[in-house]
Amino acid sequence: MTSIAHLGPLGSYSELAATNYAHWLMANHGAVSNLKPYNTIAKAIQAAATGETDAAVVPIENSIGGSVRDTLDMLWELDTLKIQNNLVIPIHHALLSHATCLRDIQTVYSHPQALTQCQKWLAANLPNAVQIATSSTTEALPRLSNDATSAAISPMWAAKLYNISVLADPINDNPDNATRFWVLGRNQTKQGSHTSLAFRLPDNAPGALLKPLQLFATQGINMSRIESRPTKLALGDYRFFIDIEASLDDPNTQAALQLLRNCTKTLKIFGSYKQIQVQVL
Ligand SMILES: O=C(O)C(=O)C[C@]1(C(=O)O)C=C[C@@H](O)C=C1
Repeated sequence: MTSIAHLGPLGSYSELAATNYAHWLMANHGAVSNLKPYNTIAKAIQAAATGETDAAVVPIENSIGGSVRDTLDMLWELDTLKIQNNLVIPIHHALLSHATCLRDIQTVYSHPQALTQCQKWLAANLPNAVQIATSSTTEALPRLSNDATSAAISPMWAAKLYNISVLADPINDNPDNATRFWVLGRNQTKQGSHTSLAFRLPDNAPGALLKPLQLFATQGINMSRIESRPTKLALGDYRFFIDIEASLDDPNTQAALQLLRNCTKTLKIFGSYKQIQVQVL
């Protein structure tokens, strides 16, 4: 039995991503899984790192809201976890409430990423409602049962699970809204279509970032993402997270990483992985 940690509670997008991974494990390895919800992304990642679960399925990036900072920060801090797989989930938010019309809504709850993904809709339709951040898109739903002045931005399927009505759907600002998830686990991963890594630069000097970026170009390796995060040690001190379209077991990638070691201070390699096709929606 493979245990999979994810951000809960019941009905979250992370649960859907974990369900898709469980289906993939069954179809490709004949493995049965059980899903374990946690109330933060950090706790789900910690569970996989300590061995409490075999894996964690966590959001990494959204097409509107950008990177999920908790995931990047935890991955840097924990040396035990590697990226096993990648999957992209289409995100279509609904507004769930016990109110009968939009006019009655004074408060809107949701995960900060979901609030960001619906900013334009909220400004146009609920300009005076107070927006309150929750730990996930489904966390506030049980609390709405006695409240006909509040609503939550949640997945459509959560309406049935929590016995609540759909007031508006879809409400995301972009119809192509999608979130990328990583499956994190303790197995070393050296083969795949993409490799992710992060580094700190040795000094804050002209061209310090140019050297690592240039060497990928020189080696003919395409970069598909770059993101900076503060180290939290000093203002202006950053870690750079990079995805490349190359496999770790390719000698060309190994040569590039050897050169990268020479022009970075700390280099962390999070593994190579491939895309899992989403089947359950
Ligand atoms: O709150 C949820 O349902 C989650 O699974 C988290 C999360 C995220 O952190 O990005 C996942 C997908 C959506 O982008 C909104 C929220």
